[in-house]
Amino acid sequence: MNQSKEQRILNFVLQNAVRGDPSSVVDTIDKYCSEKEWAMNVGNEKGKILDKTVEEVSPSVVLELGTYCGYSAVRIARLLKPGAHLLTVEFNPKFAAIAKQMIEFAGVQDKVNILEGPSEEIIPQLKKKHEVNTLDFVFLDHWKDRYAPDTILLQECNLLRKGTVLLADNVIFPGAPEFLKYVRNNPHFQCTNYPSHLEYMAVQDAMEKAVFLG
Ligand SMILES: COCc1ccccc1-c1cc(O)c2[nH]cnc(=O)c2c1
Ligand SMILES: [Mg+2]
Repeated sequence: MNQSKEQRILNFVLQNAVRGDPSSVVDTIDKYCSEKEWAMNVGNEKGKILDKTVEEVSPSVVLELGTYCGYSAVRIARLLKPGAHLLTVEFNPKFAAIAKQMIEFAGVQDKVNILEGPSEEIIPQLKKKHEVNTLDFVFLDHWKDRYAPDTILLQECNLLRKGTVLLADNVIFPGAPEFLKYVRNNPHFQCTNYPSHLEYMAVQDAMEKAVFLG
């Protein structure tokens, strides 16, 4: 049975990265996906914007929507302070299985909890089932049509507090127009746009930061 692209990415990491070294895992995925097979990791250019935002916030509790192969989960986890943790939501069980192995190889498994299922089902479970009070940082990188409804759901579930930072990938390509419309004309959010490029491509993309004002 021939392998999936995601399995090939994982195999390349297992063969070429340094076990327990999250930065080497991130760099090795970028090497494979820029030289061999494109894949929808946030990549290094937008990844540096993600890094800077995580460092500014210095979050204790992070939610990621869209794990895929675990690239940004490893990227975020490598920057977390002791005791901080990341909850990452993935609805595709094959992707979740790859990400689990990627996260373990990187050695950040104690900081990361992969939650399998659709975001609209997981988000309402965060407080009671996953002992979350409020979120300090949310990285939206799942399906563009879910960005706006999930942002509304996070508010309805009282998971945002004054100063919670949302950072959304792909607001230009593939694009998340509904999300931009929702947060930009909203007195409860302070927005900043970060122009960049689609991972591994010379195509315009951007990230949007939306700080919840309470
Ligand atoms: C499956 O489409 C892949 C694709 C194809 C062409 C252009 C962009 C994308 C793309 C890029 C991303 O960073 C993404 N991040 C999260 N969820 C996505 O669906 C996603 C899609
Ligand atoms: Mg993306």
